Amino acid sequence: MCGIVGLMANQAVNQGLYDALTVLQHRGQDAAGMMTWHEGRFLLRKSNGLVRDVFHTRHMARLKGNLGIGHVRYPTAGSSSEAESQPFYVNSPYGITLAHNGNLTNSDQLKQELFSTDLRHINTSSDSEVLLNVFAHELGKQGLYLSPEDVFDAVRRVHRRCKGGYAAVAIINGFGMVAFRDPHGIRPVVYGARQDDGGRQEVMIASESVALDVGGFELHRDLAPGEAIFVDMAGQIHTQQCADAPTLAPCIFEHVYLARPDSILDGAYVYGTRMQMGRKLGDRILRDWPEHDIDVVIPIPDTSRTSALELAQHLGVTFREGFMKNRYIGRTFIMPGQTQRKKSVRQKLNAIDIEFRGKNVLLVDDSIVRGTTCKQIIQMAREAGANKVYFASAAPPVRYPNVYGIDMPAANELIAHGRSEAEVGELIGADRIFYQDLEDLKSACREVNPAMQEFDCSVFDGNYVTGDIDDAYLAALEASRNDSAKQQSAGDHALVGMHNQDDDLDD
Ligand SMILES: O=P(O)(O)OC[C@H]1O[C@H](OP(=O)(O)OP(=O)(O)O)[C@H](O)[C@@H]1O
Ligand SMILES: NC(=O)CC[C@H](N)C(=O)O
Ligand SMILES: [Mg+2]
Repeated sequence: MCGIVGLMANQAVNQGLYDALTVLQHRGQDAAGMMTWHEGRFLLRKSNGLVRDVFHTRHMARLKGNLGIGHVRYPTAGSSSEAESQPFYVNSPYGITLAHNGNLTNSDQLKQELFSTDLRHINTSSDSEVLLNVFAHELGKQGLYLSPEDVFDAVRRVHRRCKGGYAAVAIINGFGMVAFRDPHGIRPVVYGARQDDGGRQEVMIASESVALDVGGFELHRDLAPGEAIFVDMAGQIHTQQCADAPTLAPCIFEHVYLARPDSILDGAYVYGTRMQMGRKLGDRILRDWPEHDIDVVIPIPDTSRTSALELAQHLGVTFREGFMKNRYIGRTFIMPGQTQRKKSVRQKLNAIDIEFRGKNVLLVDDSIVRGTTCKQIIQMAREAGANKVYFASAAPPVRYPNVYGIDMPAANELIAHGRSEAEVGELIGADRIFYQDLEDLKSACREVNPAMQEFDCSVFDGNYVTGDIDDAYLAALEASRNDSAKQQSAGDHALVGMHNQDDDLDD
């Protein structure tokens, strides 16, 4: 789950893109990039690091133009090298730049086809470079002048060739900005507009509506699964359904953890779906243990706060902030290696012992994935003097790898893989564990927006909505992207990325 943004305005877009990337930072902390379009040329700055570290005043000054796209990266394919950060650029046809959130599941096959049939070279191991080249190749079939229909025809053929989860935003040199969403709508994209002082329309496309809020854009809507939007150079918006059989099955983990609570995804406030998760989890606890002896409910900052507060209210138990979060440490789950993740949990969270001493505490988190957070937190709660430590997860057990843009490639890295709920509880050192039921999680989201009926719940049920995932695919994914494989490729900066590598500008 990277963050993507595209902006077409009647003034320079560099600051607007920067601001949007800053509020999308929670979707990717490894690298950031921005490509603007100015007088027929693309201008690029991308590098490893947080948004605030990648773009300095001198870079911003060079990113001229009223049209641009941006990206924050959380790698799910290839390496974490700078060359694989985004946006990507391809010269032909027209000159195109693209930023992608998601993961293509037939990337290897497409790469072969691009080489042997389409005569295109892919120089990195990023699936996003593959997606860009498939789009470029399909666009190249359209002729000299591009109408909105030509762009949509190309997207239609992209959907026929590409499999997996993808939300992408691109600029076609001289023609406009385009975005598209995969036929299952696994990854989110929204768009909206604002008026400039002269009453002219400016358009933003982004992964989450919170980026639009911050820029003063009015949210129009989500792109439907399979739909594309094209904003021509006059700022006119064109949209069209480009998939043969679209079905909405958004990634439910966006609602559990990935998205910000102040975003509206597929018409549902994430804040609202998380509150519902809290209520449903409360029901589950009351069902399993009506005579519970919980004295206090304590959230694990940040993401679980919304559901934990609602859960406490529902149980009629006091809610307390027992852990303080160091605001300068980012999200630990999306950090690249287990050593760093482990160390960061302790740096990030500290217990306030008076909230624990002699009490039976229920710690609430949005999810338990590798178990890195909960193991340490339970230990901290005990050291702070808790009498009993119970643990509740607002999501069901995460048992299966993700193949659509969340970096959970190896089943054996998931603490609940092949284990019962009680076994996980024992392993993390909890006196009792409670998990959300999958049906309750789905209902929590449906109750906020009944138009969302189906979901990609693969990390919970191992059912991959694109229908193309088999054991061989999962085995290959695990071999190439488990923690130790990633460590080996992390320092691979010899790769040639098709981008400006102005080292003298890096400071
Ligand atoms: O079982 P684990 O592998 O530890 O993964 C799950 C934890 O990771 C996430 O927190 P994170 O620190 O990434 O972000 P947050 O501050 O938004 O909660 C999530 O909210 C859980 O706390
Ligand atoms: N998390 C994502 O959306 C990743 C996008 C792309 N697969 C990459 O690795 O850069
Ligand atoms: Mg957390």
